[in-house]
Amino acid sequence: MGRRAKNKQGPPEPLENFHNLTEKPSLKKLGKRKAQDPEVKEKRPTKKARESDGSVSKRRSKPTQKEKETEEFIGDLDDLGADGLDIEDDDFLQGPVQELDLGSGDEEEIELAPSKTKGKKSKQHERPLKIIPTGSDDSSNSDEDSEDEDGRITMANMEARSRALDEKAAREAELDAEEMQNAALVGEEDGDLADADDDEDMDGDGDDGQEAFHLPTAEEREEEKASGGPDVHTVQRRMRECVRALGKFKRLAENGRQVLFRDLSASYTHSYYGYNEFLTEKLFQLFPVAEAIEFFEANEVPRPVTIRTNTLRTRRRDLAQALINRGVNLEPIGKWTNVGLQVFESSVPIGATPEYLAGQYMLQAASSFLPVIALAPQPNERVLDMASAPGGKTTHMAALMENTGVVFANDAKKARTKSLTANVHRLGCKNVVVCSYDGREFPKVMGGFDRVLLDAPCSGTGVISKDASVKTNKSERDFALLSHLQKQLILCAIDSVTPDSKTGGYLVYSTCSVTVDENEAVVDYALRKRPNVKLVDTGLEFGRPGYTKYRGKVFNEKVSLTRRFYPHVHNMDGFYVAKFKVEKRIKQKPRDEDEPVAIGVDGEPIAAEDLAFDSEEDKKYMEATQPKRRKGKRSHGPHRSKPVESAPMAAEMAA
Ligand SMILES: C[S@@+](CC[C@H](N)C(=O)[O-])C[C@H]1O[C@@H](n2cnc3c(N)ncnc32)[C@H](O)[C@@H]1O
Repeated sequence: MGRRAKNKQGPPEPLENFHNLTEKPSLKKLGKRKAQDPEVKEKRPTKKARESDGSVSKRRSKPTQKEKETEEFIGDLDDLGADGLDIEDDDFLQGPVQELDLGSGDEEEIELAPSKTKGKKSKQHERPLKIIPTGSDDSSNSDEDSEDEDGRITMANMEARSRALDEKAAREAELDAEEMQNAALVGEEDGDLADADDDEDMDGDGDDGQEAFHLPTAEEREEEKASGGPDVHTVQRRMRECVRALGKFKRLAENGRQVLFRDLSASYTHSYYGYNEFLTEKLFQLFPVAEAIEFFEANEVPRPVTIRTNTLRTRRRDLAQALINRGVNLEPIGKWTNVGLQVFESSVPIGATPEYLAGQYMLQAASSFLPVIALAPQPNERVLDMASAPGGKTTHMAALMENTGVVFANDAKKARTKSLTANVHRLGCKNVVVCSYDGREFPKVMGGFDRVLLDAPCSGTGVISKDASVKTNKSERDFALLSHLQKQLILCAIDSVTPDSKTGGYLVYSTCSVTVDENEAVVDYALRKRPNVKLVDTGLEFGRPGYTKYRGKVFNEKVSLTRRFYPHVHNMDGFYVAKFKVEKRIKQKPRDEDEPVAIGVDGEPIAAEDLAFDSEEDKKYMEATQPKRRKGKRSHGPHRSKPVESAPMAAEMAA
């Protein structure tokens, strides 16, 4: 069981403009508070939408001030090209909160309250001071500072202000002490290297009078195990020491003991953050150790609350003004979206305002805007959203298409189409047709689409801050099955796009997972199985390039055009986006006259090898799915197909 508790829910950090996003976090960040970034500080909401105590009544009692602030804010929106009539290419819906059935009481889920973890309960109280600061911590500090500097002190707020300052000073003193301690532990001087390399006695505390630290011997570990395991402080300190030692090993020649320390880090991380061993290992394979810890740490903090303006109903500036008037403290997300707003605090439930009920916005994670921005559906097109419930991205697409053309919003789980339909109605989307097929039945049931979005069912490793159950409930088999399902779906999605489209011919594949098996491996598979598709630039302004090499596997070099997003780097849910252009297939005759021929949407036969999952790589997945297949016959036609059970809630929530 993990001892790492959920973090206290401070105000989420703003989504920044992502400078230096490709930089890897430095090991020095571990154990040291990062210096405040003045640019970041400038971007924080200060006096604009944020009166010192944030109360609605205060805002209302000072209309002149409020008007001034609103004007200033609206000015900012204009700077960002926020005029609703100037819709460019981004939008939309999402999230666990979107999964509301009107009148079913789900609205509660949409309140501004910070994201709740649905898995284990928080044990924050058990956790000592934070040792590994993340970007979020850093930014929330600068946030507080800017508020202090810019907020006005009045008679009404003076007492609260003074209390807040005292608390802040105490907190900073605590952090300073911690920082000094950590700086000693990080031991930046090269002289410390010998300590790490000599024996297991890593005297990181040096001569500062603190107790020397050493990792336990095998016998000591056995003893500890027998007596219930080490306490959380010990685990935390050992984890830090292992990461520190690994940082040193990196600068030295490859050392057998590096493996030992890596394993130890993984083992301590596993017990500290509560991931199962399999997932801990998987994530350690994905990131350098220090970065893996940053990732784990970021997953303990909720992501910012964000909303997407529904441009079918309003303009962002008008929505922002209406919400500010209700006591909502918000600000545009960033230059990359002209419809997104980040909510910092609110005195009203953000999922139950009149504007929400009138369909003027969707509560939607910022990461969910990305695949729709990449797909960029155009007015009058025919578009398929292959796995669409609860409809965040569907409604975003409908708005970008200005309620013209048609969006087929499909989801295999019929029950989930209820919330999808409710959202479609609430947001006033008139160009959406809801249907429920297994995505693998496309293009047989329908084809000829200008654009297709496959926001695939996935493991949800990008949304652990929303659903901590992902830490423990995913096994190797789950990943294998999901990856196989994703491979099947992506081929069907490709075949559903018409290469003859005059305006489009694109597919976007996305997941809210960070694992390579569900992302690059699926994309690479599609490129191999469908020679008529190629990867193109996503058009997204930020995000790390997809892996082209991973643990001995070499993917198509164009996979670097795909984009990865991370909570610890971008302060948004972990996400992956790939964009394909679908071109005409090369004609192929069937090998055998008697062999049934599948016909593609262009009327041409599809080569048998293109349809089959017969490679060595697929065998194990096929075997793994055998028992399920035997249970029920595959069905055809509307509403008869069985939903795929492996689609996890976390993935659904990420929408
Ligand atoms: C990540 S969620 C989609 C979120 C959605 N795109 C949004 O933005 O609101 C994945 C969805 O895939 C659906 N699903 C699972 N297996 C499927 C399949 N074989 N065919 C179609 N949909 C499937 C799940 O029911 C789930 O709603």
